Amino acid sequence: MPHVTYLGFPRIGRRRELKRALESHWKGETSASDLLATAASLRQRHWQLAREAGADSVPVNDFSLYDHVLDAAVAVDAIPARYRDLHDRAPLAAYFAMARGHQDGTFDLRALEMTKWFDTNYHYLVPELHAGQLFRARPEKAVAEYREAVAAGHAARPVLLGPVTFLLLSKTVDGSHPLGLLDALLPAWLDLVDALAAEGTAWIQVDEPALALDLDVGTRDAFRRVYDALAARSSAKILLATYFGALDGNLGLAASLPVAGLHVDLARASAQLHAVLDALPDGRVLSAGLVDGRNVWLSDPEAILPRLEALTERVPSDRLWIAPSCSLLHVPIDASDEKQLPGELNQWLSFARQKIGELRLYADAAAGSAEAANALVRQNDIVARRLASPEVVRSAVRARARGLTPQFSQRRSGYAHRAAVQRDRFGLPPLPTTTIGSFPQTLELRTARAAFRAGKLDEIAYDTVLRDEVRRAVRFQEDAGIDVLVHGEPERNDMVEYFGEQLEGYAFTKYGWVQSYGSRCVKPPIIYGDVARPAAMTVAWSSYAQSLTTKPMKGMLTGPVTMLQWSFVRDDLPRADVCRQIALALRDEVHDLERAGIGIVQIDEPALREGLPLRRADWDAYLDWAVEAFRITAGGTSDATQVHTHMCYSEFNDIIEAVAAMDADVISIETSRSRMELLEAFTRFQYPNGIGPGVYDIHSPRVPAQAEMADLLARALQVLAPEQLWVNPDCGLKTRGWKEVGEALTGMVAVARAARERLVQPA
Ligand SMILES: Nc1nc2c(c(=O)[nH]1)N[C@@H](CNc1ccc(C(=O)N[C@@H](CCC(=O)N[C@@H](CCC(=O)N[C@@H](CCC(=O)O)C(=O)O)C(=O)O)C(=O)O)cc1)CN2
Ligand code: MET
Ligand SMILES: [Zn+2]
Repeated sequence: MPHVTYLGFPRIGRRRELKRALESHWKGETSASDLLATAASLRQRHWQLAREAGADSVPVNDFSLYDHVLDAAVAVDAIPARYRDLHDRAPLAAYFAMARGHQDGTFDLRALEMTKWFDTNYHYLVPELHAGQLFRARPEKAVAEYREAVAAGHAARPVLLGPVTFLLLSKTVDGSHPLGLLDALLPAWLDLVDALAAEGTAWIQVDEPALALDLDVGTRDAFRRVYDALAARSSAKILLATYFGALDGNLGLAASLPVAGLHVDLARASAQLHAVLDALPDGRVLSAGLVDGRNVWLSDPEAILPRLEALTERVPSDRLWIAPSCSLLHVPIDASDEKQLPGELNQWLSFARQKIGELRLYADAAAGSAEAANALVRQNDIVARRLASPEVVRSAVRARARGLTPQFSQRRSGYAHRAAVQRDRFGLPPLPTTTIGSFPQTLELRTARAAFRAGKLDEIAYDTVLRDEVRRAVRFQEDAGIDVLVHGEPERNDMVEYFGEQLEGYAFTKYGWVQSYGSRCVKPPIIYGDVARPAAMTVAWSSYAQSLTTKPMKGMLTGPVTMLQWSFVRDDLPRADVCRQIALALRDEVHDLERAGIGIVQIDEPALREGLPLRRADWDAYLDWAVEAFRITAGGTSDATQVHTHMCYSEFNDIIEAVAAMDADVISIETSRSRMELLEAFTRFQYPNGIGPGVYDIHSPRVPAQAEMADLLARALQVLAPEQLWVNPDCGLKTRGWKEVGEALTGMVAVARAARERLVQPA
């Protein structure tokens, strides 16, 4: 019978227990040992849950207190020098300092840079390395978690991030190529393997998702060196795990590496099944990623069973494993918690627990269980009902999408003309200041929303809380001297979920939390049907906020690509089509805002870069429809309406043409953690429109010194024209507290004013 396993499990907990434990520890309310006890009990609970759902073995060391890439760095002692002192005194505090920065009487430490994990909404901390770096094995965490699982009676398999992927995800402070550190890293990494093997583990899972990327010769060679060295040194059985896409041109390489087993993604890349079967040498274990670890739909037995049959025909059953395509980190834990979904939706869904259960059924059916086969017949009916459900088709939406013409994606005039019209309309000073949209989501605000949702606070009272919050944000911005104001987004639980709740075709869960970074989670809404906007979504809030001030109030929307990318998306329609439906719905909102007198509208697209396919061959097709969707949303607006967009964590070098093609009048981007590195692309390309490179790292509770922001602004002024520069934070302020925000934004305005003076009277 095939062996049922999984590559990793969500860490945050069904009710976000880890989030609460982390945040209370950070506030100083609970001790390190309280936090570690919660973490340990979550690990136990999750292994247990997975076993009960049907897993034969469990991964360990997939758990993390903050991030598994940070853990991988710590496991080879790659701790940058600035954290060393703190690390020697308090390793846990230093770990969190690397993740979120640290400010006290003695230390003032910037955090590591944070960026997206492949094409997911999960963020990892970027290991910061330098040429000549020394590495040393620190196997304590992996070993301890392995012992815990074994003591609890589980067949456990430690997970390590593979050294090649680790280096490709890292950056060096001196600009040297991270792969140049392979010789230095390898002995330490092999010591980790040895330490785990010495515990007697049967298998070690080594994750190398980089094998799903386009690889150059040097990287392919690095793979050979690592796995040859590993095979020469250790007899540990290695499951080399690849996911997030097809191996394609790397299949020969992956199949030839001297490891005991290979995991392949057969959800996103089901087409590689036969090529993998042909390439895999005899005697290897094949771990087949049959069910999708990135989406929430119950799998279709009609699609999976033939694949399973092909597998069982070619691979002896003691060498066949079946698993989700990738770690379950990217889906919520348990769909059976959801009792309030429309129609039959709750039957259509499969979260982490259900996915393991599905795999159990497939394995049992393959072994001849009639009961399992019957259950799969029933599952087949459910999936067929979803695919044929009338709830998912809206003829008006389909007709409108068919009627799209190139006209829809045009502004009336080009940027130069629009800029002149807008200069006259708004009369902003040079280096105008603004913020990205959200202001602190305080505990009071979230508590009020929770009470409102629970029916314990009536609508009028909740509305009053929100209006008070808008007034506070407007007053604060006026006092601070900010030029373009925002209403602060207090009415939004999340920038995607909030819109999903108001759009038809979207459903949302009660407990469907997925970790985004550290303690921060999102509840991605579920797109199950055609998307339409029954009524205006933001106009009342923006109008109210505008009524409180004579300064321009910026309307605030989440763009179509981000609405798509940060949702769980139906799999019965191309993503491009779903995105166009969303774009049309948002376009109506833009026009309603314009009609209500809102002169500046920001259409956030922080997920544009993240949605870029992992393989270059697929980029153009994606960028075409993604840029078009943005342009449809912004299209048809008057020249006097200033369209902003915002992106964070974006590596723009490769997509700068597409960013320019969006033709937003102003773009704000995240740049402060990377010290303005991103601007290189904008200068090389001579990006013409307005641009606000963030000067304030809002993902850290640390308040930046004015000198730091001034330095960042000066760097930006070296490479961009002063007429095109805006001054703003990296991203929205919802995760921050009012006190920090007050200090930081007051400082930011002072820095912008000082720079303005220098523009007028150069020194
Ligand atoms: N979808 C999405 N992806 C994104 C971002 C984003 O903003 N949205 N930003 C980037 C960075 N990622 C982020 C992801 C999450 C958060 C974030 O702040 N999340 C909040 C939850 C947001 C939310 O849904 N809040 C709800 C529910 C809040 C809640 O927990 N309420 C309590 C009650 C009050 C309390 O005790 O806090 C409860 O229900 O139990 C609300 O405000 O209504 C959190 O983890 O704390 C920030 C950034 C990239 N990806
Ligand atoms: C992740 S991008 C966030 C943009 C949004 N307008 C905010 O300020 O929160
Ligand atoms: Zn942002």
